[in-house]
Amino acid sequence: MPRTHYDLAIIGGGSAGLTAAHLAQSLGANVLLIDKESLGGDCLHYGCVPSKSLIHVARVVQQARQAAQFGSMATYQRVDMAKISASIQGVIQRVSDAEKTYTEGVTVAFGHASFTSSTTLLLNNEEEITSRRILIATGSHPAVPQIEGLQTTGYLTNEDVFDLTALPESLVIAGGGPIGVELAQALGRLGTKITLIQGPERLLPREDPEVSETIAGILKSEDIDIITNARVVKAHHNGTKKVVTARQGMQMLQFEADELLLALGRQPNIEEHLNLEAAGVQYNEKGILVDEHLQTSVPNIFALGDVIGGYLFTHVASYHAGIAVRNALVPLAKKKVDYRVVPWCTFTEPEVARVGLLPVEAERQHKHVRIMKFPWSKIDRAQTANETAGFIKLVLAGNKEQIVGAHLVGAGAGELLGEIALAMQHRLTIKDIFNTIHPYPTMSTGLQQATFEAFLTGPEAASNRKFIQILWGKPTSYIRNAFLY
Ligand SMILES: Cc1cc2nc3c(=O)[nH]c(=O)nc-3n(C[C@H](O)[C@H](O)[C@H](O)COP(=O)(O)OP(=O)(O)OC[C@H]3O[C@@H](n4cnc5c(N)ncnc54)[C@H](O)[C@@H]3O)c2cc1C
Ligand SMILES: NC(=O)c1ccc[n+]([C@@H]2O[C@H](COP(=O)([O-])OP(=O)(O)OC[C@H]3O[C@@H](n4cnc5c(N)ncnc54)[C@H](O)[C@@H]3O)[C@@H](O)[C@H]2O)c1
Repeated sequence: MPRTHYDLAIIGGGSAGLTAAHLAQSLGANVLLIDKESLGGDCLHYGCVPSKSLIHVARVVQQARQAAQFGSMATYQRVDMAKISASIQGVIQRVSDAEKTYTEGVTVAFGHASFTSSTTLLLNNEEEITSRRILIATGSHPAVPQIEGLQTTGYLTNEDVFDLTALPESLVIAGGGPIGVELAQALGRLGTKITLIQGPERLLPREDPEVSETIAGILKSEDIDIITNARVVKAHHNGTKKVVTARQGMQMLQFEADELLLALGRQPNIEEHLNLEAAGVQYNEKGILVDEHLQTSVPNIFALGDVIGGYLFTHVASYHAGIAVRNALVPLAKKKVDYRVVPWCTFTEPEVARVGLLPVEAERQHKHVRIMKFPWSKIDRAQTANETAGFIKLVLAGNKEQIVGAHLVGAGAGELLGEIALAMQHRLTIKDIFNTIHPYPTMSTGLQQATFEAFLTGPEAASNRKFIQILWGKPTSYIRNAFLY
């Protein structure tokens, strides 16, 4: 059997594995990247890229539907789902082409890799690979819980919903996390009647409750039925229809639709043939166990991305890649993961954007917590675009009132999040943000306005006002804004 040696072998060519391969190769390592099917992973084929493409089409359709209120006489027609799916595949192809630079200088192999020891892999049962360091970046797949009748009834997941060639007239979506909520709005806008069934008491339960409430209100206004506190427990056929039973307290509710889509969370890809046992890599049902250096129970093997659970995002998978490659190649100067500033967005319209602590978490961890809420409608650009729904909520803590959390709902809110993340990462103050000139009129001026409002209502401005009153002997309102900063 042929035997090949590498400095670094990476199993899984998605967001984590591709970034890691690119980085390690650029540092001069001899790298092998193995994927069981194709490069790009969930994000490219069944996740971020197709979902954001579908959301874009749905937004265009919605804008056409609403155009009459601005005097445009465009009439809304039904959509051609086959054409939409084809255009999504076109986007995937273009992003995939752009990603080809990630594998320049990297040896890429397709097929199954199995551990035979902590430093050897068997590739497709025909080639032995030895590598001093190995990264596992095999990602995750949709969770499909044991629900009575589910397998015989049939269902969609994110792995097939972007290939639909005909739009179902009605759809039950099980799960009100980011996948359920994003797809509910997008498919609803294209013309499907949506019923969204969510186990917990609110949608997007990881977000601030006011965020969940705002998004639920917007979805309801778009004629989406939302059933909360209800767990899907059963599914069966009624002719060509699918009937879903959900338990809500003592009640059993039934919903009939053409299709059922599951968006019930994720499970790590740690399938049997990887043979993690042969290497001694430990894992549980949430994923491969790693320490703060992303090192597994076997010192020369690291794991990263969705397969370790936790923050299931492409940008976190890429962040992990930097840490894992460094720790694998330069073990004497290992770096720890730092999750203090992890931003994420949910791409509803308006968007949801979050970084850092929820108010309740901040109360537990800090003294002097203050919440500042600024309405999106006060942003001039939001008024000109007729996109006024939402808010910016800043969680400020400590005597210096540092931002320890931010929760946004608003048109393009995700675009503002990078600036907040940068400020938090480098422990900048709200003054640093509003003293930076922001281009007008953009949505980003909202952040400048919100931080200025936070300052004006905060302790530093209050003591400045006292000082100026003494100095000038004037009522504070007279000179209020001029000398504060
Ligand atoms: C519908 C949806 C929308 C999403 N939207 C966003 C978003 O907007 N923003 C965001 O940040 N995140 C989003 N995510 C999450 C994001 O897709 C994942 O966090 C990201 O893909 C994780 O990257 P990864 O490299 O860990 O795994 P993946 O990208 O899934 O890559 C894993 C790779 O490993 C391969 N593999 C698996 N098992 C083996 C094996 N045994 N041997 C060899 N190869 C194997 C797979 O073929 C795959 O190519 C979304 C997810 C979904 C499902
Ligand atoms: N914009 C983004 O960044 C984005 C978009 C989509 C997905 N993702 C990632 O993908 C991951 C998975 O998303 P998801 O929405 O599938 O999972 P999720 O775990 O966030 O949400 C699933 C929801 O379904 C509920 N649920 C579970 N069983 C149920 C049942 N039987 N009946 C009714 N409800 C039930 C859960 O309580 C949960 O609230 C997320 O954690 C996220 O990190 C990110």
